[in-house]
Amino acid sequence: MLEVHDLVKRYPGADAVNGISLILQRGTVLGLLGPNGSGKSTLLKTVAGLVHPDSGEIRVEGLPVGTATKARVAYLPEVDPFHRWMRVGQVLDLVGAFYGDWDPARAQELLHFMNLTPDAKVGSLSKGMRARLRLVVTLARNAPLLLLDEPLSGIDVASRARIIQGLIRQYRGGEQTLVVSTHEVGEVEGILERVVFLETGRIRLEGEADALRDEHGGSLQQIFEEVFA
Ligand SMILES: Nc1ncnc2c1ncn2[C@@H]1O[C@H](COP(=O)(O)OP(=O)(O)OP(=O)(O)O)[C@@H](O)[C@H]1O
Repeated sequence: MLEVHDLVKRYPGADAVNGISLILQRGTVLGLLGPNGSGKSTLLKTVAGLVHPDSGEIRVEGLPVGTATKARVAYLPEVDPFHRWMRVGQVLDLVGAFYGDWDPARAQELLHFMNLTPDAKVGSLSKGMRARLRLVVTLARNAPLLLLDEPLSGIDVASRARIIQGLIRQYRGGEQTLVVSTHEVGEVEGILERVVFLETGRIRLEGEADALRDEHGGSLQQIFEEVFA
C-alpha cells in the first residue's frame, strides 16, 4: 500500500527526514512515534504530497505521489486548515464537494460523535473542538490511506480515550491503512499494529507492536521512554 525508499528532506539547519525507508501492507495501523522535531510531520507531508522531498521515492498503491495519490490519501494536518469565518456545515460541504470518496452519512455521524453542530462558526470553536473537526473531515473520507498527524493534540484528556475508540470504529479495518503520528504513545498503544520510532529524521527502531513488547518486556510507552531517554 505504501512504499518509502531512502527518503530525504532537508531544511536549512535541519535534516528533517534523513534516509527513511519503509513498507506498509494494506490494512495496517502504524504508529509513527518520536519526540518533537524527529521528522514525523515532514514524513507524513511528503506522503500526502504537500512537501517535495530532496531525494528518494514514495509510492502509494504503486503510484508515485501526485494528483492520483492525493485522491487516495486523507491527511489530517497538525494545524488548522479551515477558514475561521466558515461554519462547520460549510466546511463539510466544501471538503465533501472536493473528494469523490466523501461519505456524507459518516460525516454526520462523526459530527454528532464529536459534539459539533453544523451552525457553529470555526472561529468560535475552541482548539479542541477544531481538532475534532479535523478528525471529522479526515475520517469521513473512504480513502485507502489515512495519515493522522497528532490527531489528539488539543483534545482534553477526558475525551481522548473515547475518540480513540471512535477512530477505531470508523476505520475500516482491512480496507484502510492508518498511520498515526504522536509522542503520546500510551494513548494510542492499544490500536497500533506496527510502530516506527523516529529520531532526528531516521528510523531508530521498528517492528510489530506485539513482537517489540515481547522482545523488550514492556509496553510501547516504556520502550519509547527507554529509546529516547
Ligand atoms: N518548513 C520548515 N522549515 C524549516 N525547518 C523545518 C520546517 N518544517 C520542519 N522543519 C524542521 O525539521 C525537523 C523535523 O520537523 P517535523 O515537524 O517533521 O518534526 P515532528 O516530529 O513532526 O515534530 P513535532 O512532534 O514537534 O510536531 C525539525 O528540526 C523542524 O524544525
